[in-house]
Amino acid sequence: MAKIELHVHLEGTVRPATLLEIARRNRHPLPAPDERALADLFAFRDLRHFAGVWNLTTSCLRTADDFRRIVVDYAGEAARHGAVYIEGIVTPEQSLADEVGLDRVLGGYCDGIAEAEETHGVIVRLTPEQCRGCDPAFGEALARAAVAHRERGVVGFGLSGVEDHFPDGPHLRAMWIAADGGLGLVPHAGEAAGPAAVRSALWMGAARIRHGIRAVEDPELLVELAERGTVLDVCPTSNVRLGYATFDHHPLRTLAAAGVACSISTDDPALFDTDLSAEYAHAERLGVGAADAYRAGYNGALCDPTTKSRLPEPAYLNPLR
Ligand SMILES: O=c1[nH]cnc2c1ncn2[C@@H]1O[C@H](CO)[C@@H](O)[C@H]1O
Repeated sequence: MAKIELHVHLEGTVRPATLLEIARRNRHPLPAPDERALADLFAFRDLRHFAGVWNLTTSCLRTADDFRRIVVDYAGEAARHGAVYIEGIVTPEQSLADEVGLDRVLGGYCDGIAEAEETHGVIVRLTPEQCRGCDPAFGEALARAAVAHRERGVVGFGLSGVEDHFPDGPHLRAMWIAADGGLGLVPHAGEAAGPAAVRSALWMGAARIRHGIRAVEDPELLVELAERGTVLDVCPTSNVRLGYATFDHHPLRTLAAAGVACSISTDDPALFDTDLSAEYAHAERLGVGAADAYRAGYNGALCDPTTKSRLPEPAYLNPLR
């Protein structure tokens, strides 16, 4: 059955062997010398700890060709798991933008999406994002660069990072520059912080919400999400690996029972040692079958209608079920 993946950080898809090879080529030291040591480093305590490791490891990606390659490689991997459409997140940080230039970074990714479709038959679209705590002026520059790459496959703009330490306020202007430029807003919210963060994301104008799992703490919010049809991009293994859930007690079950549409993704498959088939299998056990996940993905996808018409239609939803 076809799969759609809407929440995957492309920097977090690079498997350890490739990451080590790229780091060596770019002469960018990694905090671990081999695959075993990298696996040890990936024993995360929480989002804050994860963010530190993420920055240390993904910062070895430096050239436009690295960015092109990681899109093509991941599209190949996801295609083997049945993916037909992917929205990949990219989070260039300021030092990379200063060194390489935002246009070259985003241009590299855009080259990758064209090649990914040719080589693997997977449609890839991009949602760059600013990381909470970055200089808001940098976030705004990133939003403008994202808008400038709309014709090449950028469809959305996000907000990530440690949400319980950095409020949305300083980053709103960038979000609204992106929205004005025609991009869908896809902030992370309700992962490390509670329902107020999800409400803030809705208020900001979110087209979908990345994670959103802590909405289950507020029954009224669940009703609102279900009525609005807001899609949450849920990543079961990520939530378990960062300590926000267990597979036995995962909020996905409650979200599904409340009628909230949930798409299913890997988040950072290389760092969490998972893949799209494994995430769909976890979701199935938690009450979201592959057809439900596909329908949520299809409805939540930010691509234009012509592109969407190239994707398989979701299975008919029996209203009496
Ligand atoms: O699940 C996630 N929540 C928040 N940030 C994430 C997640 N996965 C990857 N990142 C990435 O980690 C960096 C530091 O937070 C950010 O750059 C963000 O893009």
